[in-house]
Amino acid sequence: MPRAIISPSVLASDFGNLTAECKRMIKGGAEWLHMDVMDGHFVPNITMGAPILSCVSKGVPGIFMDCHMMVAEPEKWVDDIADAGGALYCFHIEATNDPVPLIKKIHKRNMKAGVAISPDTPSTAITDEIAEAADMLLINVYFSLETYTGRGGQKFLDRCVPKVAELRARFPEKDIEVDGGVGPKTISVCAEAGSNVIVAGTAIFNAEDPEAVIATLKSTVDAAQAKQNRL
Ligand SMILES: O=C(CO)[C@@H](O)[C@H](O)COP(=O)(O)O
Repeated sequence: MPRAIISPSVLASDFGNLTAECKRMIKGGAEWLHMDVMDGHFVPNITMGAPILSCVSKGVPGIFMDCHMMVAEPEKWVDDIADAGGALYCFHIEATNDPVPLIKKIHKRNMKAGVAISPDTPSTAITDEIAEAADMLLINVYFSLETYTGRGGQKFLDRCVPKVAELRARFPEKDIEVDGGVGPKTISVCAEAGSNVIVAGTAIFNAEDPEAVIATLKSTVDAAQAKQNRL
């Protein structure tokens, strides 16, 4: 199974000091930073786009920007995000009719490609063909287009966890990311279901000791994987 990676969601950061906030997370043990790009169309909220990501990548050399594109036209932003220094471009399957050509376009710009599903989308929407072309699969475990509106600090949805298990059973070697309401209280079920890339916003940024939270999330995934390997 692929190794544990923690990707703090900057949605919970102090946006006025985004570069410093990213550095703080890397110092605390985060390997990736989850950049929540929202366009006000796919979700009602608006956050940031390529100009801000570009400043962050210049200010934090070597940063791995895990860009979660909550946008209505994911085809439109590939070049801008690549030019801004994005390392992974994760689009929503609900926002495109042509996921495989889009994955190829992302790869052509030397970014990893991720495919995300919202809570009301079944995991089977990620067909074998799509998953095999992609590098990472993202399961939003709280956010829904209708009600949760792309905001941080929402309630974790247990009902999404079986989707993680279903995808892990089909794709043992793929990075599988969970996002939304994940923290020390909810990580165990995600890790046991097979996710290895963990996004957490409020649980890390609002913690008194973010480093300890990052370490807890990582060690929980490591322990779940070790248990799996013993079975
Ligand atoms: O994609 C999103 C928001 O839509 C997430 O990345 C959240 O920002 C995660 O925040 P927490 O629920 O962990 O606070």
